[in-house]
Amino acid sequence: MTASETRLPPPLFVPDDDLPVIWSPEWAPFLDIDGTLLDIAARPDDVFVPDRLIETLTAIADTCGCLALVTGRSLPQADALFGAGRFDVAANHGAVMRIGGVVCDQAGDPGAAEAMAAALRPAVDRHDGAFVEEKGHSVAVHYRAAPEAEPFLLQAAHEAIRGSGDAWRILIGKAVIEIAPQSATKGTAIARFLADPAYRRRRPFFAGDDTTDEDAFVAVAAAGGLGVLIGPERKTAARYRLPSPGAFRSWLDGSVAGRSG
Ligand SMILES: O=P(O)(O)OC[C@H]1O[C@H](O[C@H]2O[C@H](CO)[C@@H](O)[C@H](O)[C@H]2O)[C@H](O)[C@@H](O)[C@@H]1O
Repeated sequence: MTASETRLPPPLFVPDDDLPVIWSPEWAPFLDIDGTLLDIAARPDDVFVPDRLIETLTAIADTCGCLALVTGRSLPQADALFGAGRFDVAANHGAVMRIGGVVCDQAGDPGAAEAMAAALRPAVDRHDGAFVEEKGHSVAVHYRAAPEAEPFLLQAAHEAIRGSGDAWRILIGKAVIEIAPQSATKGTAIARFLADPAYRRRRPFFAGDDTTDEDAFVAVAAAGGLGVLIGPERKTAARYRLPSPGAFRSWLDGSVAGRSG
């Protein structure tokens, strides 16, 4: 358990799909991608986006008047999955923000990220199945196919950011070690959205699965909103839980059913 997890309040899980949400302009929906909207796949490019999911998200965005993807993926990756420019996005764990079609914030130097990716490659190449994912404003080292490599890759990531002062931080996700700008998190991304006229005075809703989503759960709770953990039980600042991305997609579908007319 990390130091930040020990400070979390006791979790209150509701392990069914009885979430107290009826979409309306009162709400600002914020949605994580991998492990939340989409099932985890062997590699980042292997994920599947059901057409129906895009239709459902579009219906929710139309009903609420806003909707943002809040993801560790890059902006081009999010657009490739969900349609170019279709949704607002906080990409690279909050480092890159696009609201209303305008990229309004970009934290972290892509040149420095590229240099760190290059510095990581020799260590990564020593482990079959591990690979680097370059995302412009952040870098990910994946080891789903090489789990034994985690401690070595973590050490390499710490070495890669050494000397950067406080500019970069390391996040541990699902079989992935990420290097992202220190100044941005999914929590700062939610706060940034809520300060924008398109999201202001709305009640934030955030669904996420990973420990890297806890900043967002905390931000949403602080703003009087509602957090939903997707996946198995664990300590979390989310108030509700659904067991899987499939269960969450079913709930999303049901939440818009019959509201199109
Ligand atoms: O914040 P998210 O939208 O949840 O993105 C987090 C990272 O997701 C991706 O990696 C994860 O999903 C892959 C596909 O299922 C899986 O192969 C990998 O093991 C997971 O770590 C993505 O590749 C990263 O860039 C995101 O930061």
